[in-house]
Formats: sequence, C-alpha cells, structure tokens
Amino acid sequence: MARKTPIERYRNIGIMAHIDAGKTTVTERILFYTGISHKMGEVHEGAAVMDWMEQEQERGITITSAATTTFWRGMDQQYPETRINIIDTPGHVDFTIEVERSLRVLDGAVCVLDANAGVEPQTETVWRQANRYGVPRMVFVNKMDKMGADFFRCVDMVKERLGCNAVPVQLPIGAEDNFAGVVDLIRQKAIYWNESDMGATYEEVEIPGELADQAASYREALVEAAAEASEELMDKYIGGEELSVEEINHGLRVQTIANEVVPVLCGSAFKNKGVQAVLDAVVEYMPSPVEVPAIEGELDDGSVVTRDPDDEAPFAALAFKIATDPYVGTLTFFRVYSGVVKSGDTVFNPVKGKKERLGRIVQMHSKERKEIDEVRAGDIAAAIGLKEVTTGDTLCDNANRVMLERMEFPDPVISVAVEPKTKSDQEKMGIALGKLAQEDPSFQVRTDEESGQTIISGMGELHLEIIVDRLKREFKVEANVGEPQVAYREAIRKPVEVEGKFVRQSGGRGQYGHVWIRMRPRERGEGYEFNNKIVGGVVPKEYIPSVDKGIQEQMENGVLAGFPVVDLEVELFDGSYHDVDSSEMAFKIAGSMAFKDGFMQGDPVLLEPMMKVEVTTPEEFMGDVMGDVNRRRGTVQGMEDGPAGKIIRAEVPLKEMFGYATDLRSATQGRAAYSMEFDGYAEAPNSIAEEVIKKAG
Ligand SMILES: Nc1nc2c(ncn2[C@@H]2O[C@H](COP(=O)(O)OP(=O)(O)OP(=O)(O)O)[C@@H](O)[C@H]2O)c(=O)[nH]1
Repeated sequence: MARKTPIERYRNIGIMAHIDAGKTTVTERILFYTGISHKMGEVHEGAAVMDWMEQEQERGITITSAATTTFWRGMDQQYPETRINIIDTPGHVDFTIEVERSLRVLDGAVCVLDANAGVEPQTETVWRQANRYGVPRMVFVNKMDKMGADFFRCVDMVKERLGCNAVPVQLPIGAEDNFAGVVDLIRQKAIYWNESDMGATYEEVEIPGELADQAASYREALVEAAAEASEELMDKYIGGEELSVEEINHGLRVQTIANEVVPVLCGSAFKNKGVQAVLDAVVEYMPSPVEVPAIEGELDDGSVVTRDPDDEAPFAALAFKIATDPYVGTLTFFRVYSGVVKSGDTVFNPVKGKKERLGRIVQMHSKERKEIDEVRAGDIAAAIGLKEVTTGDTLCDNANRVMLERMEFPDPVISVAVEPKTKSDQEKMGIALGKLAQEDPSFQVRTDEESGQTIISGMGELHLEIIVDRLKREFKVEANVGEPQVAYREAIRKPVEVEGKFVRQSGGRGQYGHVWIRMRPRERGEGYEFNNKIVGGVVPKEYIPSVDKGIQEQMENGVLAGFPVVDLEVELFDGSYHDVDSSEMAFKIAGSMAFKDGFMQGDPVLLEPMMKVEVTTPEEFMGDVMGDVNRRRGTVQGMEDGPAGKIIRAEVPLKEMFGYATDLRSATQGRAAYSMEFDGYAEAPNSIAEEVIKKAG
C-alpha cells in the first residue's frame, strides 16, 4: 500500500505549557477545527477530549502524553492535506519525565502562554528541556481575552527569560474584553473569527487604521528576520525589494527549523479566536520528519549509524509511552523513524534482547482508536498487547538490528509503603503495580526485605498519589498508604584501601575468597565503576565478576541506613585463592565484606535529594514565603519581578517540601503558586543523618 500523505507533509508536534495556560483547550479546539472532534467539551465540565483518563478529568490536569492524529488543509484550504500528529506533553512538574519522553519523539513544539502570566516557571523548565533536544518551537500567546492580557510583555518575556529570538507574525486587535481578532503581519490582513459558529468561519479585512503604523514596524522586523535565511533573500531585502508572502514564509521556516527564530502568534482558544492560524503556522514553520537530523543508532559491533526517514530503510522505531487501557490492555505508543512495519510483523527489541510479534496496530484519533495495517517512517501509532516493551525501548527489523539512542530516566526520589486492605487485594496489587511500572520508568516497585512491605517510589508526592488513585480506579485495588519517605543515598568522602577475607574450614570442602580493594569517591551523579587491576592471576579471572557482583549487591542495600550507595570507584588490585576451596560464592562474599568495611572507613555520608523550587507570590507575602523557605532549610538563590508578582528561586531539601502545596496556600490565601524539580543529591546535615540512621535501626 502506498503512502497516503507524503512524509514531507507530516508534522509531529507537541504542545507545551505551564499548568493552566490552556494547553488542553487549545488541543481540543485543534481537534474541533480539524473536524475530528465535533463537539467541544469544556475543561471545567470535565469532558475534554484529550483528558481521557478519569482522574485527569477530575483534577483538570493532563497527565499522560497520548498521541493524536489529525489532518489540516489550511484556513483557506491552501495546502495539500497535512497530517498532524499531536503529542500531548503534561504541564505538571512531577511529570517532567513525561515531557522528556515526548520531546524525544516530536519534531517541533507549540508553546502556549497565558497572555497575563507570560513565561511561567514550568514554561522555562520545559523550554530548557526542549533546548536540550534542539526542538524548533513557536509560541501561542493564549487568553488574550483575559484581564491583564498583554501580548507585548509576553514577547519581551520570551526574549528575556527564554533567551530566544521571538518574532511576532501577528499582532492582537484589542485585548481583554475588547480582544477582537489578529493582524496577520505577513499577509497584511486583519482576521476576525465569527462568534456564531464557534470561530469556524472568519472575516478577512483591511488592517484597522490605528494599528497600521505598529503593524508596519513589526512587519519590517519580521521580514528582516526571514531574510536572514539566505543570501538571496538578504540581497533582495537590502536592495529594497518587496519579499513575497511565500518568500517570507520560506525564510521564517528555514530560520525556525534552525532554531534561530521563534514565531509568535496570539489568540484566545476559549473564545475560539486564532487557533486555525496556529495550525497554519504549524504547517508553515514546523519541520517535517525529513527536515530534522536523522536519528542515530548503534549496531551490535558498537558502530554508529543513522536511520533515515525513508520507507525503504530498515524498520526502526522508539517506544515512548506505554498506557494500560481497561478495554484493550497494554498500548505501546511508538514513533517510526525509518522503514515500514505491518501488523503481524515480528520485531526485535535490542534493549530486552527479545523478539515480539506486533498484533493489532491502532492510531489514536483522540478518544477513538482506528485500527490500521501498517505504519510508515515519520508516523506515530500504538501497538496493542506488547508484553516485554518498556518506555524508551527500540523496536527494529529483526534482520537489521539497531539500538536507537536511549532515553534517560532519573531515579525516583520519594517513596511510600502501600499495603493492600484485604488479602484478596494482595495479588491484584502486585500485578497492577507491575503494569504501572512498565508504563512509567520513573516509577519503581520493590519489597522491603526486612518488613516485607511493598514500597513504591516516584518523582514527587503527586506522582505517587496518582499511582495510588489509579490502583483504586483502574485495578480496583484498595490500599493503605504510609507516610512519604525520602529516597536518600549513601556515599563515601575519602579514599580507602581495604581487605576482605572469607574463609571457612569445616570437615569437607571449605570456602576461600580473599581480595584487596581501593575505594574512591566520585563526583555526584558519576555512578559506579569497577576496575580490575589484578596481575599475575592472584585472583583467578573467573572469580573477578563475582567480586564486582558482591560489591554491587551490597551497594544496593546500603550500609548506613539501607539506602543505595552511589558515586564510587572500586579497584580490585590484590588477593589470593585456594585451589580447592575457592568459589564464585566465596569471592562474592569477600568482595561484599571488603566493601562494607571500606565504606565505614571512608568517611561515609548520607545524601538527600534537593529540589529546585520556584515560587510566584504577590509582593505582600514575600517576607512570609522567604521566611518559610529558610525554615525548610532552603537557600534563596534569586528573586525577580514577574507579571504575577515576585518570583523567588530557591533550593530546598525534598524532605522539607512535604505538604508544601497546602502550607503555601494557607500562608498566601491561595495567591501564590510554585513549581519544583529534582536538582541533585547533596550531603544531609548531621542532625538529619542521625535521625534517618536511627530510624533505620
Ligand atoms: N479567558 C480564557 N481562559 C482560557 C483560555 N484558554 C483556556 N482557558 C481556561 O483556562 C483554564 C485552564 O485551561 P486548560 O486548557 O485546562 O489548561 P492546561 O494548560 O491544559 O492545563 P493543565 O492540563 O493543567 O496543564 C480553563 O479553565 C480554561 O477554560 C482563553 O483563551 N481565555
């Protein structure tokens, strides 16, 4: 079967925003105007099309990043059919991991701002993440109808706080209650959407006289920005020639894809103004899969290759999202980078080292699934029923194996004990948690060896709350939840040289393992490294991996208070063996004994997770907020004025952030907002360490 839409007409885009900027509303309107969603559900009525998980509706926030396919031919039907895959990116801080993995598979992003609030903390976080992946972006200044809406201040904030070359391609006509439409600076028209049909139709007229000068000067700036794209355009521009609409759009497209320009549009999704123009801009300025650098992958022999966006190339795809659906089971969302895959094909997963057969393949058109036979390079779809695939895995042609760049997931920083309410819940809970962990690599489940309790760990309080909520709703498991616990780490601060000797002599065959190791602290985040420096076979080769294994197992279990040991280099440099009594087991124990001793001699320390916290508060509460940050052992790192009040940036230990949402609300009459993000591990003060160690017994 041939490709219906040529790959050049694909757009894989994400919509990113701070919470409440209107991402869900914008997405819904897109689906409405593209004809997929025939009925608009308002967010506050809980019927939003994208918010298809129950608790998302209740909380009014979007948690999962589903992918939705839609088609657009332009406001004026001026384009050939363009296939737009919208990858939903969540706005809440606890889900930055979801943002990361959607950024990984999209080619461009629309950043939605609240015209009153402008650039908010989470906008910045997501923007930085997008910088890391080099994702081309455009900005939609939404809520132009809202009190305090200010387009020009938003543009300045985008320039200053996000440090990019924001170029308005529209100007608003009026603001707040008087927001009426937009000036299209490229086509030099004023556009007014009709209210009678929810903005489905519009009028195009001359630019109002009072805006003419402003429009002319903004147009000049935009034409200049477009001209930068090539010498040819620049020569024409400098020579005083008019650039055509096509030339301007082409120039902006080149510059946007090169991350040199960020086009800025405006409107009000809620009032049905401006959304179709956003879709036109997606077609005009966002890249197709063939306009972004081809993805790289590693072959078995370690050599690096690219997988080009071409149907003829071997199949390679990345699984970026696993969702558990109550009706069909596991849905694995994947982005195809190269080649074609059909339902029924067997694919290889190099991460798991396993082959799996693709059963049914579906494409998500919002709530509705459409079953499809094949997926081609550049497209996004979901496979039903894959068992072994987890987020971030590669799926590829079995005869042309390749491992695409892996996604990195941070370790969870917070955990709680969950206990099933009844015996019959016990087994169900195990299965449910297993499924949830498969969906979400930043969520982990383990059993505490001593207490036998099930411990779940994640990226924040809300993250775990939602997991427990899903247990109840989707899996009908009732569970009691303990107090949230911080995921500490342990480390040494000074290099040591230690011996580990395990000798047992009894009647028959004894045990003999003997090692000397050097342990050195490494920088935070550098992890573990094992080096074998044995010469002359004093420890036989076959026992060396056992030493490493013994150390790693002990590291997992910790020494001070049962938390994993991190950032350590171990060098095995001496030891001895016995012809009869030595075994892998004996060397494993010797390794773990040496490690434990060395750890205690190495000036051990407890590490605690630190959070980067940003609070926006009206000025009158600033003193209270700062005082509170100090009481929480936080350090204020900066302060600035924002449109919604003072912005305080601080670093605070996660332990002290429990319950912060409630405390902040009551201290500021609900007028402050905050966001937080994991920053790294730092040494915990002695008083805290002692408390934690004592508790661990
Ligand atoms: N005045 C006005 N309100 C809007 C506009 N767009 C969205 N809203 C409202 O703003 C609120 C938040 O909108 P959402 O679309 O849920 O925002 P979101 O960014 O998806 O929020 P999260 O899913 O929580 O990240 C809702 O009450 C919307 O009705 C707009 O253009 N103007």
